[in-house]
Amino acid sequence: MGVSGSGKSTMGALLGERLDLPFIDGDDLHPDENREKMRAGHPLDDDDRWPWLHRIGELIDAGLVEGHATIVACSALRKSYRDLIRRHAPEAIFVHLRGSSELIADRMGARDHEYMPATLLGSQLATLEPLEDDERGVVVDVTASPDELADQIIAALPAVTTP
Ligand SMILES: Nc1ncnc2c1ncn2[C@@H]1O[C@H](COP(=O)(O)OP(=O)(O)OP(=O)(O)O)[C@@H](O)[C@H]1O
Ligand SMILES: O=C(O)[C@H](O)[C@@H](O)[C@H](O)[C@H](O)CO
Repeated sequence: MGVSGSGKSTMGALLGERLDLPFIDGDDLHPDENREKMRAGHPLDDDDRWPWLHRIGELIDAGLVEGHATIVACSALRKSYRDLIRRHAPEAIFVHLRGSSELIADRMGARDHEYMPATLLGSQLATLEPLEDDERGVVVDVTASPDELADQIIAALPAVTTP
């Protein structure tokens, strides 16, 4: 989880490799209307996001039925969005990729994205609700390199998964 540009796609792919688990990028699951809205510079609202979050939950469910966890890149900005995902997967662990707005804006400015403009970072940050104490999760600071972050996240997982 985390705002646009925080490194979800980068870290999701890397964690998938490191943990030998399938990786699903939520970016790829947005319907065309959502992509066009963001491309035009408008933030999504809750009604745009619910069907997308349901789809993500269904894919996590499908993996659990097959007997495996799935790594998912999904902004999951509000607690209510994470609640919806937890309705599908109560043991979901959220890894919040946290960084300053300056650092993330720099990274967004330096990359090409199919539809997400850097101008939407402000609304992403305004929408973000950090993990609360009762949410199973890990918070990392994205100033570290992807490999260092993967080490930190994997090291933190046993503490999060142990009841
Ligand atoms: N830990 C890191 N250190 C340095 N650069 C990083 C790190 N993580 C990601 N990046 C770079 O920052 C940019 C944004 O990363 P990425 O696209 O993975 O973010 P994202 O959260 O998936 O964004 P979006 O939600 O908009 O798709 C990319 O150019 C990526 O290579
Ligand atoms: O919930 C949202 O506002 C969206 O998921 C965005 O976060 C983008 O999809 C993503 O960050 C860009 O790829």
